[in-house]
Amino acid sequence: MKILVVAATKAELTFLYQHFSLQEGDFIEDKKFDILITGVGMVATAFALGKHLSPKYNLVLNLGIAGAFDRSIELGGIVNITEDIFAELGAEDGENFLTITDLGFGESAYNSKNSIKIGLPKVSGVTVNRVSGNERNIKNLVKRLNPKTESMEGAAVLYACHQERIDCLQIRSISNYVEPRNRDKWKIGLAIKNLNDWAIAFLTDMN
Ligand SMILES: O=C(O)c1cccc(C(=O)CC[C@H]2O[C@@H](n3cnc4c(=O)[nH]cnc43)[C@H](O)[C@@H]2O)c1
Repeated sequence: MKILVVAATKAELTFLYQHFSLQEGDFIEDKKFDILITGVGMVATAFALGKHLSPKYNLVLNLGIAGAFDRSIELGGIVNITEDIFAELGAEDGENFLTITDLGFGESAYNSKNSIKIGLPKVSGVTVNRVSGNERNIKNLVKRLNPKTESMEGAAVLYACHQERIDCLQIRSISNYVEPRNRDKWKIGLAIKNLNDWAIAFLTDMN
């Protein structure tokens, strides 16, 4: 099985690079898996996947950190995001929001498709261009979509895999709660360590 590991930043895969003694670079081809570092956000992710995603891959593994709306998920906890929604794709209509589906232009929600048994909590997430940090916007997002997590790339990866009919998995570790911005409370180091421990075990088992 050939896996494409996709992450926004190299920092999120620090220990994976070390463990597998990988060369530096944003696209690394190894024997059993390749790594693609896309840059942060949906546009950079779509562009990078447009260049590198191909039918030679049996699975795309999207790894990264994420914010959590749900306080029952602990910081550093790892989740399997099986549904991801382009939260801002659509039109404002006064106080209402019309999704791209409401507008008749397609889908805003995508699911990860695979047949791999993953012993992690399955959650639904949203993907945004700007990290939510405003109380009113957060309440609206929760009321409208009831997401458990938020990232800046997830839905773009699921979309690309859906378009190319390639299996995918989105695994993220929670670095922060979605709340008015307080960077001091983010546990990025813990989230990256736990994410990498999980990914190293997964990639070792798969090979
Ligand atoms: O400051 C650092 O040391 C550092 C190291 C690695 C990565 C980062 C990032 O900020 C990565 C940005 C990445 O994080 C995702 N993310 C995390 N929390 C949220 C959130 O609450 N809402 C949306 N996205 C979030 C996102 O996918 C970015 O790609 C910093």
